[in-house]
Amino acid sequence: MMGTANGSKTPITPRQAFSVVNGGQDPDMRSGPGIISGSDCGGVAFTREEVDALLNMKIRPKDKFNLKEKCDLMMEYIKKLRLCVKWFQDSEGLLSIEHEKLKKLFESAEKKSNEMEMLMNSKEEELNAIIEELRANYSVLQEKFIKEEAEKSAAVETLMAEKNARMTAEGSLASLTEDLEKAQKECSSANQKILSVNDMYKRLQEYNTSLQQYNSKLQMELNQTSETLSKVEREKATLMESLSKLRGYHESQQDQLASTKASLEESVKLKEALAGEVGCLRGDLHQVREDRDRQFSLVQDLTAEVEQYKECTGNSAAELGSLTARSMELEATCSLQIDTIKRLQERLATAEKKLEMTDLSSIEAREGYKAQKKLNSELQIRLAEAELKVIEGEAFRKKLHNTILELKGNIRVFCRVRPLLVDDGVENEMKTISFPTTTEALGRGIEVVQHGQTHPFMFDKVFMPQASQEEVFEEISQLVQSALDGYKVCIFAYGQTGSGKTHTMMGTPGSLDDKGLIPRSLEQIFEARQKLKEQGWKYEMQVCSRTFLNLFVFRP
Ligand SMILES: Nc1ncnc2c1ncn2[C@@H]1O[C@H](COP(=O)(O)OP(=O)(O)OP(=O)(O)O)[C@@H](O)[C@H]1O
Repeated sequence: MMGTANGSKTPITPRQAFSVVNGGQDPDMRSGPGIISGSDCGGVAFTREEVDALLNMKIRPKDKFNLKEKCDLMMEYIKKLRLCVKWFQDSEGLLSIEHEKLKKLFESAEKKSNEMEMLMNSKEEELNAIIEELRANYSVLQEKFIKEEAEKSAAVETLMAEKNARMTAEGSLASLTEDLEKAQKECSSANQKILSVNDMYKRLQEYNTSLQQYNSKLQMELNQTSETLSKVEREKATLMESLSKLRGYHESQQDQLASTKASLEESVKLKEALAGEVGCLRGDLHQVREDRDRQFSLVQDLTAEVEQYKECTGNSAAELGSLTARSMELEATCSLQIDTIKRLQERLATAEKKLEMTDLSSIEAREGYKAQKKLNSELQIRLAEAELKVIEGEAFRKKLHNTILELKGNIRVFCRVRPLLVDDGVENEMKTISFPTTTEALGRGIEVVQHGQTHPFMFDKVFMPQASQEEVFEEISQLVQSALDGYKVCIFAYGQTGSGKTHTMMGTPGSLDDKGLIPRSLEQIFEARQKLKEQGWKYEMQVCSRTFLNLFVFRP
């Protein structure tokens, strides 16, 4: 295709399509090529296909023998060819111009490219130098790399070796760790065991000390309780004494009160009588006063009459005298009556004083009676409290006593070694028995030698041959007390014939010092019975056989 070259500076005339030039007709060979009017073909452009079509076009007239038509077609074809040639020439010119231009452009471009090439060459040289340098560096680096690679491989090898060693070490470490863990576990379990054993030991020690403390505390409390008990008993005795005194005093006070009451009643009666008398006396006094007044008025009348008489008639002196005597008599009776009135008043005053005194004494007696009654009730309350305290103390003592016995052991076995008797006839017998003196076995251990072999025995207590009956009973008396407190107790002796069972239990008849456990226990029981009877306890005893004694204890 022919046309303007892109990038060309020369303007190219716009090309018209050959078909347009051809009048829109297809250059068909049958119809013949398009006729171009005139020789000027300016502005007409041909494509390669159109040129090829024009060159290959064959003139075929409709009528083979119509030369004119054939000539016209040929002319038209020639015109077209001319036009094409013209176009070709124009195009060629344009192309040559363009070629020139392009050539110039090419030259300048070549120049530029040469410059560029030179530049490139210089750059290439530079680059080559750099490349050389880089190559040198590369070789150095490669050497280094090789070295490092060698080192790395060596390091890898060593690493592998180390890894292997590490693996083996880890394996051994794991096994060691396992062993260590096991050992640690064992150690911790052993430690725990030690700790637990230590703890247990400590606890046992603490328990032991606490038991000892508790025991000593109980002992102290027992002592304190027995002290308080004795105190309370003493107090009770004093209270009882004071109560009996108070009772006596109360009775005397009641007697006094009765006598006071009787005297009060008498006084009341006397008072009433005196009041009656006073009333009578008052009536009398009133009457006497009225009489006196009347007498006085009479005297006055008489005096007036006398005066009248004196004034008016001057009657006889005898009459006057008699009248004077009468008035004198009347005056005397009047003064006598005044005296009696005075006396009666005095008697009344004394009677009233007596009455007041009696009232006061009766009030005092009543107050004393009330105070006595109050004191009595207070004393009774105190007595009841003291009795309650005694009962509580007794119960507490019993509890403590039996706790001590329980701590000592509910079942206790004592061993009593009988002294050698004359009848035994064996002098070296005692050599077969010995008493160990270690702190643990002291007073509790016994060793018997038989066929040269020593057999040790431990008891709650061992009584030496020289131990007296009293010493043995001291241990037993606590159990008797326990039986008295209402607990079940059984004491029995066993041993071979002639070992001293009867001696221990019954003692020697007729000898007070050699009394056995049974008579001593009975004495204790009877004493306690007598003592506690006052507190309201009741004991009943039954002897079932020679060796059995039933003791029934009842609460108050
Ligand atoms: N502790 C002692 N002190 C002094 N004499 C004792 C002692 N114990 C026992 N006897 C005397 O030993 C003798 C035998 O004692 P006892 O009769 O008590 O033994 P027993 O064990 O009761 O014998 P049996 O089983 O045959 O009845 C008696 O003569 C007794 O007085």
